[in-house]
Amino acid sequence: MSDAKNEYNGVVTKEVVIESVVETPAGTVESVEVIVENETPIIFLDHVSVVFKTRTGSILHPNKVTAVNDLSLRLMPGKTLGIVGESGCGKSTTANIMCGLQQPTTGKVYFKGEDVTKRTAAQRKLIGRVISVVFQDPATALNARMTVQDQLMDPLRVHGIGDKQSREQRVLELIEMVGLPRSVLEALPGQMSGGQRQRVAIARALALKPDAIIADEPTSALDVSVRAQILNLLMDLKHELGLSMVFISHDIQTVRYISDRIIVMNGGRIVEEGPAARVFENPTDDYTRLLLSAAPSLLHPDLGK
Ligand SMILES: Nc1ncnc2c1ncn2[C@@H]1O[C@H](COP(=O)(O)OP(=O)(O)OP(=O)(O)O)[C@@H](O)[C@H]1O
Repeated sequence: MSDAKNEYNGVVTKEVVIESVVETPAGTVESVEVIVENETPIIFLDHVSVVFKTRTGSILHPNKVTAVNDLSLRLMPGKTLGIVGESGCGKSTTANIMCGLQQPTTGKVYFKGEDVTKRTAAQRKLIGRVISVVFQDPATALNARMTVQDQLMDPLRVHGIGDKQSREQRVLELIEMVGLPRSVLEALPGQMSGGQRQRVAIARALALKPDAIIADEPTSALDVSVRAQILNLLMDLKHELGLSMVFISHDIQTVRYISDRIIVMNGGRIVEEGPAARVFENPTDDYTRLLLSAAPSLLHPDLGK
């Protein structure tokens, strides 16, 4: 294994090859990861911390909570980075930094090599072009009074993309991409199933052709059988469109299924990071082992067979 240097703005300036062979009761698992020379991360968080003021806090730190503590991560082009940890470990705060919704208290945030830490108007524009978010509950992410057609036209219109005819064409493409029939275009969110609504939310997230999607617990609000379909859709879209993805969940089995690389968070810190197969089969941190042993998978049992 060779190491990447933590260069300015996160650009990896030499090739990093990480190979490991992991012995498990079921046999061996080989895991190889190559980061190409001079590859610029889509997102690079460089020693980021977020401290919130609160009325409580702890004995040592009254009136403040460190939600994210000295966290560094890279989302590389075309890869899925899974972030897993229990409630309160700092996943959503990390997601909010990556969406530009939260400014770090300390540390730097880079999008495609550009410093966007201060979230100026121009920086927010770049963030908006690079990433889109898919939230847990599509019912709240979508406007209950707008038809699917209007929900999908909206971001294109707001960003002044194309004329009416080309926008309508793009909406048809989007609907097809997420596996919905054209008949849903006139429907309101309330007239669709949870899975169909999440497909519309994903289509909306793809409308502006982002480089990356941040999916924050995108299957938690769905029925077990529908979860597998939405996960498979996200994986297909990632491959077809060459998307990068940050997939956030408290369910390590789901994260393992979809991710190339996994970050395990506890108490605002990264406690373990590595290729998904290695973290899953041969965790080095006690907390990861606990996560693996504690919770039954929320995945449908047929998934991945
Ligand atoms: N706006 C805020 N003000 C004060 N404390 C906050 C705020 N947002 C988050 N926190 C605290 O920061 C810590 C991390 O929260 P965060 O929501 O990022 O964790 P999480 O892993 O996403 O949890 P969940 O899965 O329950 O959303 C928690 O202790 C939380 O109470």
